[in-house]
Amino acid sequence: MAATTSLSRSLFRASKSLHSLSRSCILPSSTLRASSKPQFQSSALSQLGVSAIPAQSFVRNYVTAQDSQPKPAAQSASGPIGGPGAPRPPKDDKLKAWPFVLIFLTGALTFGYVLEGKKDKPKSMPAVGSSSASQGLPKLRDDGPIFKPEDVKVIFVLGGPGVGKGTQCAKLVKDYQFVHLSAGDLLREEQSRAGTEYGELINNFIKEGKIVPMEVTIVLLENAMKRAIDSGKRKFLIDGFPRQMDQALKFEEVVVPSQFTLFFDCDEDTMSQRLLERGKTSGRADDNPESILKRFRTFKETSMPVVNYFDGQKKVVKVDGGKTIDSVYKDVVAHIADRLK
Ligand SMILES: Nc1ncnc2c1ncn2[C@@H]1O[C@H](COP(=O)(O)OP(=O)(O)OP(=O)(O)O)[C@@H](O)[C@H]1O
Ligand SMILES: O=c1ccn([C@@H]2O[C@H](COP(=O)(O)O)[C@@H](O)[C@H]2O)c(=O)[nH]1
Repeated sequence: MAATTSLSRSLFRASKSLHSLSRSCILPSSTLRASSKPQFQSSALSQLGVSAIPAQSFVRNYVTAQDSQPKPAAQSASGPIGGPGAPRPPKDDKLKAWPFVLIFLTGALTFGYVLEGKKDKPKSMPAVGSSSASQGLPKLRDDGPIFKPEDVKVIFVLGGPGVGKGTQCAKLVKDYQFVHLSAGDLLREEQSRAGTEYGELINNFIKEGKIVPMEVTIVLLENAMKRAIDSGKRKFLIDGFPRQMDQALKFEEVVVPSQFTLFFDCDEDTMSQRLLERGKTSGRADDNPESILKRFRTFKETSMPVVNYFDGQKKVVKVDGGKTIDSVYKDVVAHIADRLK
C-alpha cells in the first residue's frame, strides 16, 4: 500500500516534470542549451529509479535533433523566408506534438524504471547496511526457501543463556567440519560494524535481553551462509537461533527448513554461575546480573515455545547441558552420531 502510494506520488511528480519538459521542448533550442538546470526534476526521476543523466541526455538529443531539422521559416536568417509570403506552419503544431513527447517519455521512463529494478536487484535479501535496506528494516523475500534441504543442512542449536551452546558447537566444528554461525555473534559484529544503521537497535535489544527483529538476524544469517556455501561448505550449526516463533517460521520459509534442533537443557543457577564467570572477561554488555535475569525470562517466555514447536514435529534432540563439557559432548555425539556425517 505504502509502495503504491509512493509510486503514484512519484508518477505524479514525474508527470509534472514531463509536463514542464514538454513545455520546454517547444521553446527554442537555445533556451534549452542556455539553461544550466536539467529540465527534469531529478528527485522525481530518482524516485522512479531513473537517474537524471538519461533525462539530460534525452534533452541533449532532442536539442541536437531540433538543430538538424530544417529551420522553421520564422527562425531562418536567410532568404525571403519569414517574409510575408513564406509558408507558415500551422500555429498549434507544437502544441500537437507534446502529447507524443509525453507518451514517448512516459514509455521511456517506465522502461527505465523496469530495467533499473531488474538490473541491481539481488536474487536474495539485501545486505544489512545496503542502500535497499536503508528505510527501516531489511525486507525479507517471500518467494520460498533459497536453499534446498538436500543441498544445505541446518541444525538449530538452542538452550538457555550460558548453557554451553557455543562451547559444544566449537567441538562439533572441530570433529565434523560444520560451519558454526552464532546469531548472537553475528548481531554483535553487525552492531560494531562501521556505518551500520542497526548498531543502536541491536545494542538496545541485547542489553534488554530481547529478541532483535527477525529481518535483521535472518539477513545476517543468510549472508553468512551464502559466503560459506560459496566456499564449498554446506553443513551449518545455527547457534542461538531461532529464539522466537516468527524467526523459526520465516527462516524455514525463506532460507531452508532445518534438519533438527539440538536442545541443551540446564537449570538457571548453573547457567547463571557460568555467565557471571564468563562476564569477568567476555566484555559482553549482557553478562551482568540484571541482563541475565531478563535473558532467562525471554528464554522461558519466547524461546521455549520454539523448542516445543519443533518437539511437536519430532525434530528435537534434547541433551543434558548441566554436566561437564566433555560429558555433554559425549552425549551429543551419542545422540546424533548417525546424523552427523
Ligand atoms: N558444561 C559446562 N560446564 C562448565 N562450564 C561450561 C560448560 N559449558 C560451557 N561452559 C562455560 O560457560 C560459559 C558459557 O558457555 P557458552 O558461551 O558456550 O554458552 P552459550 O550457551 O553459548 O551462551 P550464550 O547463550 O550466552 O551465548 C563459558 O564460559 C563456557 O566456558
Ligand atoms: O536470534 C537471535 C539471537 C540473539 N539475539 C540477541 O543477542 C543476545 C545474545 O545472544 P547469545 O546467543 O547469547 O550470544 C540475546 O540475548 C538477544 O538479545 C537475538 O535478538 N536474536
